[in-house]
Amino acid sequence: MDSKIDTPESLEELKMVEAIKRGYLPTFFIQLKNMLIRNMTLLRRYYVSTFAQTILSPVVFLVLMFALQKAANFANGKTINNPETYPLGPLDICRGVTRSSPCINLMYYPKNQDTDSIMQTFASQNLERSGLSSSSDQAIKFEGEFDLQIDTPPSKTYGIVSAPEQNFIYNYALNNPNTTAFGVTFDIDKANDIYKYQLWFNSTVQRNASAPFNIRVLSLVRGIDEAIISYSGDSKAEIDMKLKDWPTVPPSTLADNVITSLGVMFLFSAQMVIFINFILMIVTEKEKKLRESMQLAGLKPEVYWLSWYLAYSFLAFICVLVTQAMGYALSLKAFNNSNFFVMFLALFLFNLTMLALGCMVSAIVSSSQTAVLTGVYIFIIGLILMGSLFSNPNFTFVWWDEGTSSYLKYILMIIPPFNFGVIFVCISLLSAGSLDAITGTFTPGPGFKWANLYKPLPPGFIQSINVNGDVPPVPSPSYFFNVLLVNAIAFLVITWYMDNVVPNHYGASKPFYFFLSPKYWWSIFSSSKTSDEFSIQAWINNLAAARPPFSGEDPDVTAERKAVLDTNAPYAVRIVDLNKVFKSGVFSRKKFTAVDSTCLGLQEGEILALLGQNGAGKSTTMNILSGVMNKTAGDALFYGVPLNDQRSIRSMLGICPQHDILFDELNAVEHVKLYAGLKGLPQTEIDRLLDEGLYAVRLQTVRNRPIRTYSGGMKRRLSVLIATIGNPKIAFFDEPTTGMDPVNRRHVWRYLERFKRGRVIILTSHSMEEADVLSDRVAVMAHGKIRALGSSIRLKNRFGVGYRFSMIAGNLTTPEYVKATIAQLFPQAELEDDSAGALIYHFDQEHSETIPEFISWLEQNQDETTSEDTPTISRGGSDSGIVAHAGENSGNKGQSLISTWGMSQTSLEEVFLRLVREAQEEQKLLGGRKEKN
Ligand SMILES: Nc1ncnc2c1ncn2[C@@H]1O[C@H](COP(=O)(O)OP(=O)(O)OP(=O)(O)O)[C@@H](O)[C@H]1O
Repeated sequence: MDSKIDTPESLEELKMVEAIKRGYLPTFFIQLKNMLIRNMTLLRRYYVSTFAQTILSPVVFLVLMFALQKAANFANGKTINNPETYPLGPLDICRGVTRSSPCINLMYYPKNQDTDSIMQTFASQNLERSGLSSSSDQAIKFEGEFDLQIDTPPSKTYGIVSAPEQNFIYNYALNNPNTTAFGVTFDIDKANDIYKYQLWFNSTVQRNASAPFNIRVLSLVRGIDEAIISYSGDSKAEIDMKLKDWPTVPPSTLADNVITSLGVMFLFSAQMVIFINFILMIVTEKEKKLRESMQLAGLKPEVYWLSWYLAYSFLAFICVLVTQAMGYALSLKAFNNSNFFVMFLALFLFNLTMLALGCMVSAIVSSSQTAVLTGVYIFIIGLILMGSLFSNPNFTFVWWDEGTSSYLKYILMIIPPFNFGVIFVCISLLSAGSLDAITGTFTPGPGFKWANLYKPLPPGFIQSINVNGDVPPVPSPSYFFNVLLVNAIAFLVITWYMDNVVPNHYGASKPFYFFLSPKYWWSIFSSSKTSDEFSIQAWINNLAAARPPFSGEDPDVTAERKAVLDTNAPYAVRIVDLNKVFKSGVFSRKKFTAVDSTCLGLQEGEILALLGQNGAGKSTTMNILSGVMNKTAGDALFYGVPLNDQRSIRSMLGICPQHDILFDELNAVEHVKLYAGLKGLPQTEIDRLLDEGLYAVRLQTVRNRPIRTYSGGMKRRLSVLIATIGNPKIAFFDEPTTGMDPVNRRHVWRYLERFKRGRVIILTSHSMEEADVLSDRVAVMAHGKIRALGSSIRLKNRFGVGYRFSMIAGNLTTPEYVKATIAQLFPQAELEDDSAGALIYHFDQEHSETIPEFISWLEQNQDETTSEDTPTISRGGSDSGIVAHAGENSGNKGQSLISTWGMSQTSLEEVFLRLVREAQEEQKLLGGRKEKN
């Protein structure tokens, strides 16, 4: 090390160093504990929203689902007191999937002489009953042979055709849904005059029908019975008939048909409320710069993410338990027939994956409005997927068939709602059971249990829907559990990456290849602030900084520029040639220099006040030094630690930003505890802060009130206190007393005066009085450059307009006489004003040697009778530097020309106005602001 004061060893007496010296893991866990306390406190404070997410949303969605189920059951089972009367008419021509698509009216089996004859008879009797001519396209004709394969949909409308084998009718109807109206299978014992048949019908499609399907079935039964009787010629022929619906897949046999088809949407919606709120919460903290503020206090980003993730996982945990409780309470099969823990795992895993997706979205998006929109988009996409793919469980497996491109499968598997949809279909199918379409027997599902988790779904559930009769390669439910897990891990990794490369509020970010740099990993896990090999000389040499002074630069500023490059200067903070150039817009090539080659050296125990007009570059300088904004050029060294070693620097910084960054729902005590916790302070120090700190900034009486109830000045005082937590060696206060009343402002000044010992403080202010009272040195900035630097007295001496004397003529004389006398004795005195009864004289800075003589003259000529208790007169406003005042009897009386008098030096405000005026004139001469193409 080149210089003693630049070394971090000078920090060692501070407790902060102990905190900094803790290893990665202890710091990690201390911060995590404090963040979890904060998050849970916030969730408790936002109790309405927390209740809505965890309890209300599963209750509402499940009750809604249950109500729909009940409504469907009611609609299906309602009493109709005056049913319509329908005649038993002929068999209407069938309709396919659409009004004009082809279909098959009736398929029969077996094909033999008996059945052919019966069907022919039926056709002719039906034609008669319908009153149509045989040439009509509405007539149902007997056609005999059926020429299509099992998987070929009808290309024209068929009348009455025979099926080639027993299962053909069933499989054809299944492979070509809603194309076959009826089927008949005969079992005829002609010798004994016994005619048995089974009639297949489609109970679900009643499109364009002239009567309800049961009336049509009855008409058809009547028609077939009549045909049999005609054919047998024996009215005593024994006819036995069975009715059978077309094959349907298992879910349609369940009572919970609404739940099976739409349940996934309700369960999904119940969990999504948490997801949207999660994104909103994190992005709002980003937008309000609350996260930045905690990170400035040393919070590790990974702790930040983990703390929110854990807090919301807890909410998700409750939400899933409430969902399950509701499922059991409403006796839903999906829950009753599942293992509690498997079901819990499925729902909880989905929630964890959605929260990981939420992290990813929050890392990319930076406004809360966009966050809500993105959340809603994801919700809608999820719902559409659920509606289109899962409203009929069969579609899921059709989708998974060999025909589906594997790219599509992989794309869909990136979307967690899709994976959840597949799992839910497994749940509903496994818990629902299956119906054998041929035998009509219902087999209860094995349930959604551990044992079934790793097996592909039993063939009975899916076999029949494959066109080729193969079992589609549907993976086991556990496969989709794993996919959800992989989703979650991938989202979290992307979160970490995006969090580093997406620019923060101030446009600072890491390069896209940051993770390849060993420095990045070193900075995370290393607890030492700087390596022993670090040399200030090398650091200075590396900076292409040693820029020559600007032409016309103030000599004090130039001297500072040289001093910071001197390694022997005892500086705790060195700022060398700091620059910030903003681009005017994304597509503009115009540039704007906000901070122009700032050089400053600050010693321990020093307060530097940075003064400047609005837009002079003060906050930008502070933001760069705080590490929230990237510099364009130059660097700064804080106790031997360069600016880019942010993790180390933050542990020695205290920052009071220009705008209060506080949690509306937390109170002052919680803020102090949070920030002290993040800095790793011991409990005794936290207690001391709560007592003495809150008292010092006069917040002890409102310490338990939420911040939203604070006035602007109260918030400001809390921000000042927070900046001093953890004994930071360097503190930045950006307009610390804005909005404070004069009494509280003085309390804060006193607090800062005490605080400055052994530290470096930079403050910006628009109050000249504040700068005058608090600072050891003042730097006046204009248009990004430091125009003047030095103690307030020095600035007044160098840039001030001199001294002012105010006096009132004595009772025995006239102002004219006094004026004439002064003009004669002190020609350097310039009469400024005599309009208000008082005479105001002004001495230029260069005539300051005349001042003592003038003061003696005033004292000698003061009126004895009026001088006692006469108030002094001073000019220059509240922040004027009064260097002497009179009004007392000097005892050496002359002509009693003056009744009373006062004197004031130039105020800092006047110095400031002069420097700003000069800077503006210079800018005008240069032809405008430093904008270059
Ligand atoms: N992110 C940004 N992009 C572009 N220009 C910026 C950005 N931030 C600040 N500036 C510009 O840089 C200049 C300096 O701004 P800065 O906030 O540092 O001024 P200031 O001296 O702190 O002013 P005030 O007293 O009003 O706080 C201003 O002209 C401002 O418009």
